[in-house]
Amino acid sequence: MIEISGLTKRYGDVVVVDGLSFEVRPGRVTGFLGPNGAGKSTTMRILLGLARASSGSATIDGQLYSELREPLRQVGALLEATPVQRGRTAYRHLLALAQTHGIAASRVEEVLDLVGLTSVAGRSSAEFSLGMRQRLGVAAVLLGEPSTLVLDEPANGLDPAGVHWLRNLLRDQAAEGRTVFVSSHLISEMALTADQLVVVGRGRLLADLPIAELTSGHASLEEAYLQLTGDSVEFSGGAR
Ligand SMILES: Nc1ncnc2c1ncn2[C@@H]1O[C@H](COP(=O)(O)OP(=O)(O)OP(=O)(O)O)[C@@H](O)[C@H]1O
Repeated sequence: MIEISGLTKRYGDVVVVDGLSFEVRPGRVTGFLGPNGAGKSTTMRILLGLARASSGSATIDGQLYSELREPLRQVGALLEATPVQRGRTAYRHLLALAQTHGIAASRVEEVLDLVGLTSVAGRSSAEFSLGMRQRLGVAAVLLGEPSTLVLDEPANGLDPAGVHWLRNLLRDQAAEGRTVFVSSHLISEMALTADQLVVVGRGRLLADLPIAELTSGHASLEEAYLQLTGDSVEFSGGAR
């Protein structure tokens, strides 16, 4: 379980996460939504020990990321632009990760198969398309069979078949009892993937509800979301 408690992050005088509290429970997919700049990535980066909270806490199974004894086995994380060592093949990249975390080499082939990259496993990841890099990132997430998955915009760059594949994968992972926390801007996709939605705006919690409750009384989840976040949008174009 993920617990975000009174989390605040300031950069100088600017508060980008503002007293955020919510829980992400196992056994379901929780979507993390909010306008550009709402603080989603910052929250995930703090959760993964990549940024420091100004106050409050973000824990995984009751521990800070830095306290986890076997991080790759406990948490699988995919952040935007997860770096892959240049020039390494997909197989070598995953094998290096497995070897440094006490994971059997046979698991590398399993995850390559799970993400559909077996046929290009010997190719340098520097030649990969955006969608292929995302799949490789997901392979790394799954490598240690972690009980918690944290994914920032995982559908980024995936083609429609890839989005469909990712949806089923996340739902399967949740059905197996894992905690799945995923940020996305694709509202219609989240409607199909997530069970629960946490919506933030300007660093604050706007909603933490099952999809059906959030959508209730609205024509669609998109309409419910736009109404909820209408006052929190910082960057908007002219046309509506
Ligand atoms: N290292 C940093 N220094 C200063 N400001 C930062 C830093 N990282 C993020 N911010 C600011 O924090 C705010 C929240 O950014 P964040 O990336 O968390 O939002 P987001 O909800 O993930 O947005 P998006 O949907 O556009 O990815 C933004 O205003 C951003 O400019």
